Amino acid sequence: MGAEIVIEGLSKSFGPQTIWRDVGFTLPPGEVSALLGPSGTGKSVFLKSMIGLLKPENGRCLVNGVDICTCSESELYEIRKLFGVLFQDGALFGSMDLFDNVAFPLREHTRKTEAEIRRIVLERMEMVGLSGAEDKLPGEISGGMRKRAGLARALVLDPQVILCDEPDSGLDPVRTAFLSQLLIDINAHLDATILIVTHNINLARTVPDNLGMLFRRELVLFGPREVLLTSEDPVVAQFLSGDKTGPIGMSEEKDQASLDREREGLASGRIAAEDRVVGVPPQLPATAGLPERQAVQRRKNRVMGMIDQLPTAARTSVLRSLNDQPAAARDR
Ligand SMILES: Nc1ncnc2c1ncn2[C@@H]1O[C@H](COP(=O)(O)OP(=O)(O)OP(=O)(O)O)[C@@H](O)[C@H]1O
Repeated sequence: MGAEIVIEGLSKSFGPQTIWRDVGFTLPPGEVSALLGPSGTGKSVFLKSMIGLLKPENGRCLVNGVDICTCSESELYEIRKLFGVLFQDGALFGSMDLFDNVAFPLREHTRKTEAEIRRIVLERMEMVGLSGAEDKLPGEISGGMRKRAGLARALVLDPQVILCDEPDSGLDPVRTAFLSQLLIDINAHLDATILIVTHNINLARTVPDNLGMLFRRELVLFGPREVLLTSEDPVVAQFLSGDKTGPIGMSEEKDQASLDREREGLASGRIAAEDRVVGVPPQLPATAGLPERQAVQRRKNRVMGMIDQLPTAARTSVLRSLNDQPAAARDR
């Protein structure tokens, strides 16, 4: 099963600019979580802090109990082997073919023979649908293929934690849908803890078990998907509906005067309220034929353990989704 990651009171600044402060939440082991937030709210900075590439000033990030903010360089080196990271652009080496790109972490971090490396690389490339493209250079393939090659590379060390920085960026909606399915299927195969950073609403609504959101230098929410998807918090509701009306503006936040003007315009009917997409759509299941995600049962037990503390709308939605499951899955 994937590693548990506990974030406590994490704060990060660059000089006088606070990126976020006092962020705290736990990534449940083996579950898929997503962190949302408007552009520039520090989501990428957050991922980099989680693998020790950036050092937060305060707080802890415990990976299987080891604080990566304060551990030694050698501990950090070991901990990083637990992570597979998909960077925004795939971060492939342009002069290496896909096989060598995907093999790179194995050659760098293990003493496996070339025969073993070949077996693992081909297996991971098949998992992401890139069989036959081993000899291609990154410059010769599409953006979607580059993402999938980056994902294959992130998977070769059997990571306990997979971090994906905007896996959908630059992809069309169909490719994004395939990638969403791939992330769920990878979770079914590996039972790894997955954190996806995204502003893709569709992906956020259908892929993760848990959702969180960063805004105004703080964590607005983090919890089971039903909590954020039924939230009436104006920031969350605006973000999920892609609405222009609300606290989020073109630069991260609107000033009070614009908000007052908008409120007055809505009240007088001068500004029409935009249609909001509401509700909790079903979560993507793993592709038929794959083992069921072990996270499903664990999450069910975990969420039922906290059901009384959930807001009413989230509680109703959780109970409804459990009732909608086939009896076999429900009673397991
Ligand atoms: N190394 C750095 N030095 C100084 N400032 C930085 C550094 N890295 C990021 N920032 C600043 O931190 C802020 C958050 O950036 P980040 O890339 O994490 O945002 P994001 O939420 O991932 O945005 P997007 O969704 O547009 O990718 C930005 O204002 C950025 O300029």
